Amino acid sequence: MEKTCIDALPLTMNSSEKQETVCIFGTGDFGRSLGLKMLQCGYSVVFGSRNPQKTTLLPSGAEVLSYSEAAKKSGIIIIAIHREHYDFLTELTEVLNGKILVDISNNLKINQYPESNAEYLAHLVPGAHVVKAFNTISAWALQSGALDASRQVFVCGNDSKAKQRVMDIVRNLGLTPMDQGSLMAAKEIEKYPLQLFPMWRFPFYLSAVLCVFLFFYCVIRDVIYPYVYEKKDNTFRMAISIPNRIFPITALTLLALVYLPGVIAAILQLYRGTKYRRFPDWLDHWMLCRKQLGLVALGFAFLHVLYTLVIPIRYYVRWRLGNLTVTQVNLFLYIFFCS
Ligand SMILES: NC(=O)C1=CN([C@@H]2O[C@H](COP(=O)(O)OP(=O)(O)OC[C@H]3O[C@@H](n4cnc5c(N)ncnc54)[C@H](OP(=O)(O)O)[C@@H]3O)[C@@H](O)[C@H]2O)C=CC1
Ligand SMILES: [Cu+2]
Repeated sequence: MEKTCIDALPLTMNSSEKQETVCIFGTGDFGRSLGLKMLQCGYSVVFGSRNPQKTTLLPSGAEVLSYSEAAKKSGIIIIAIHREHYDFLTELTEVLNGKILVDISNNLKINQYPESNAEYLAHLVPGAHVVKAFNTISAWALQSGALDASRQVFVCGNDSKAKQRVMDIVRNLGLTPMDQGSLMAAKEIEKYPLQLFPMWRFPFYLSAVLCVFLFFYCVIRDVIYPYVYEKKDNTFRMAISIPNRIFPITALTLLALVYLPGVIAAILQLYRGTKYRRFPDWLDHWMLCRKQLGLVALGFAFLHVLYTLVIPIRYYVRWRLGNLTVTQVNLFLYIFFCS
């Protein structure tokens, strides 16, 4: 049976073909979005819910039953529930025995729990075949069709038949399954959605340290030194001209750090005589956050442009103000002496 749904349009199914029924536990955001997508792709969908009567906003065409009733309808159950609420599944172990449970859950933090959510689920329902999938796809993207950049669905599980069936569903939804191996890979897969932010951390800390260091260096050179040796007060420079010196230096340093790891990696590969070996972790991480480093560098370059444009305006205003005071003094003297 080969059917693919790239667009959000139902494909006409061969009437002799029996629609595969998929069960979804949980009628939240994700459950609803995935259910709608599956209906559009020709599956029949049964939802499991705590209050089958009260649920609203469900895609039309889907059936809603209690959790245990819904589980009986299908061999594949997608668990669209947060991990914290999994414990009630232990009461359903009998119904869930031998079924494929798809864990799609994510956590809020990396290493929030000692074991991955999928392994936890497998532990709660030992008789079921747990497969991890869909966790990197957002409910919003499923609905809006904004999946172009992220059609990849990472799948892992211990039972290869179960995994194949889930991968078939993924394919039929117009997404690309990526087999990641056994359920042990779930821990890694659950990290993906959380990994956007850590890539920014290093560039931010680095640029903060650079800025602070350069600021003190410039203050010592341009303010404290002239004050001590020439008794000149240069403190006004701390507002604009010193920052405007720091920004381009930081931007150029960060830009250099964008290109440096590539060079180091190339040297390392030449030295090792192969490109098929893993880089050390620090280099790996450094290579991965090049984009973020580059964007922060761009930010600093932009600030430099802004400040550079501001300086002539400031001089002009000061000149205008100076002129104004001179005219006022003249006027005052004129009035004073002529009266
Ligand atoms: N939203 C997203 O974009 C994505 C979500 N996910 C994952 O999908 C799962 C569900 O997320 P989402 O749909 O956003 O969450 P919601 O809070 O919108 O929905 C969770 C559903 O879980 C069911 N549920 C069962 N038991 C309980 C309980 N004790 N307390 C509260 N709810 C319960 C409820 O359904 P009912 O009332 O019918 O029983 C509820 O609607 C999560 O594990 C999340 O990590 C993964 C990728 C993306
Ligand atoms: Cu410049």
